[in-house]
Amino acid sequence: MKVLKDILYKVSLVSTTGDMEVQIQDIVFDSRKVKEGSVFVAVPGTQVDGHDFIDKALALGAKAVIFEKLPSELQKGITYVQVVNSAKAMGIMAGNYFDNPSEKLKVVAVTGTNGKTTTVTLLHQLFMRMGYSTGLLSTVENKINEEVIPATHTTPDSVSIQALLKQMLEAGCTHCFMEASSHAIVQERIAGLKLAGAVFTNISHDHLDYHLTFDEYIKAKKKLFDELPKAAFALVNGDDKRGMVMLQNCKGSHQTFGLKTPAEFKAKIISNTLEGLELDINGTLIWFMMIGAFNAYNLLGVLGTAVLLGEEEEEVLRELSGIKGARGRFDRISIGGVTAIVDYAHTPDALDNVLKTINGVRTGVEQLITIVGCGGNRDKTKRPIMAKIAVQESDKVILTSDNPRFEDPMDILKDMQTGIGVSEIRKSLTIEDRKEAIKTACMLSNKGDIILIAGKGHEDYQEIKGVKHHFDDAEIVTEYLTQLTQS
Ligand SMILES: CC(=O)N[C@H]1[C@@H](OP(=O)(O)OP(=O)(O)OC[C@H]2O[C@@H](n3ccc(=O)[nH]c3=O)[C@H](O)[C@@H]2O)O[C@H](CO)[C@@H](O)[C@@H]1O[C@H](C)C(=O)N[C@@H](C)C(=O)N[C@H](CCC(=O)O)C(=O)O
Ligand SMILES: Nc1ncnc2c1ncn2[C@@H]1O[C@H](COP(=O)(O)OP(=O)(O)OP(=O)(O)O)[C@@H](O)[C@H]1O
Ligand SMILES: N[C@H](CCC[C@H](N)C(=O)O)C(=O)O
Ligand SMILES: [Mg+2]
Repeated sequence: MKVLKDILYKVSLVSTTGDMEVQIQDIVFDSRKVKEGSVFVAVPGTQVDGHDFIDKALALGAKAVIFEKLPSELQKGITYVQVVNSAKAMGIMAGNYFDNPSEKLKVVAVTGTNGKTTTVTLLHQLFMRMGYSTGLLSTVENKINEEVIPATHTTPDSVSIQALLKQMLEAGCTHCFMEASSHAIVQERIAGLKLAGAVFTNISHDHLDYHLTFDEYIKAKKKLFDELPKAAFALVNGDDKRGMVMLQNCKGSHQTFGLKTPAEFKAKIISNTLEGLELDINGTLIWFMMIGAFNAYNLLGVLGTAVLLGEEEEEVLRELSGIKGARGRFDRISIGGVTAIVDYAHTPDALDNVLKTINGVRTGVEQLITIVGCGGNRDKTKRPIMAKIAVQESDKVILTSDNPRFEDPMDILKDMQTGIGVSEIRKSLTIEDRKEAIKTACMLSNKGDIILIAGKGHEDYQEIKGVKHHFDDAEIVTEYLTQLTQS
């Protein structure tokens, strides 16, 4: 329990009415979760406006309300606090409520279209191996040391972030590595966090449904760097033309990594096979278990972060060499001579990278069969582009359903089909049922062939009309390939 006035420390206030000494039980932004003694924060959303639920929150026992637009009627005995930006105010309040754990931890936020989960997972594993108690906030899972706390978002809401950081601190953690999605940056989920550093992996086509233009998407990522304190480091991919844009108004120390342009952290790829990567880093040859040139970038981001946090480069490279990365990223399953690769590529750039990696190491005699779909209620413009990349880079493509959410899967598939030219149409099949699509790919495959199952990676569900049904690409392909070897 905390006094309202204390949790409002550092929040930009417009006006206040009522008792600022009122005791607060918790901070809630969903009226349905309000309890006696909560402070309700009214946040304008994409679907509805939290201001419309102030009465509901008060009926359930909220003692104070934080808002941007003054309600038409004020109730007696309630404290009303008007702020400029309620989402931002909530982040700062959550920090104060949980005694600002980020001031006592080294928190590093990683942003970029692709590679966030891979980077933070490698960092978590690396720091654990180097003997630190470490926290992780990622798409796949949140972790306090090795304890797993299921993740619902890539970046949780601000109250959950601060609560998790507090638990990390109580468990003795010294570091936390977290993903900062563009949605989270815009929605101020990371407001109130003191960051030791921020990392930019890359930016390419995604989420235009939410940000509307590519410029707005870039601006969202840049906001993380614009708001970084002077003492923090900003580490960006110098080979991505938007890397320098991130640094334009950044007060933190400017650092870059890259394979092509001069950078503080640089490497040369010596070999790139399905077994791993061999890199030349400052004249030392090191072997990594990560596959694909794009992972050389992720490894450099990790190396740079660790060194900027004060670790010895030599020890970092030694430990990093033995780490596998995140679940569902280039996971290889070999049964009966067929290799299936389960990968979370759900953007055009990621799909292109993964397919080019496979094409770069295959002999060309075998078939490459790609199974791919696109999520519903997400950026529609990436659908034809992903289908086009898939047919260009594969021998056969099966278009199938991903997470249709509230859309008709056939509508999504029709959008994808528009990206396939007449000359390539013979290479593609459309099978809406993802299980059937995987089964068909297995039946079409011969010894030596490669099946790429893209888009869902670690996900163990398929989301249809608000319900998550158990679905695991790796589990299904294993089942069918095993059946085929036994028949
Ligand atoms: C589009 C989006 O990002 N939406 C997020 C946003 O919700 P919203 O703005 O749509 O909220 P809303 O439903 O309009 O409601 C507005 C406000 O009214 C409140 N409300 C609503 C109803 C009610 O009865 N009472 C009430 O008080 C809500 O709690 C909310 O505060 O804020 C919510 C609380 O933090 C998030 O849970 C929600 O994530 C939704 C579920 C989601 O699917 N988000 C995805 C797109 C997302 O965030 N993805 C990124 C990763 C993307 C990537 O890089 O790949 C992530 O970080 O996970
Ligand atoms: N540095 C990179 N550049 C381009 N593609 C990458 C990179 N790292 C990973 N990928 C590809 O992108 C996919 C997603 O990787 P990862 O989960 O690390 O990204 P993410 O940024 O966390 O994604 P999300 O936005 O869903 O959280 C991988 O499965 C791989 O296909
Ligand atoms: N974080 C991403 C995940 C996409 C994964 C893909 N399987 C899909 O459902 O579109 C998003 O919410 O857009
Ligand atoms: Mg992620």
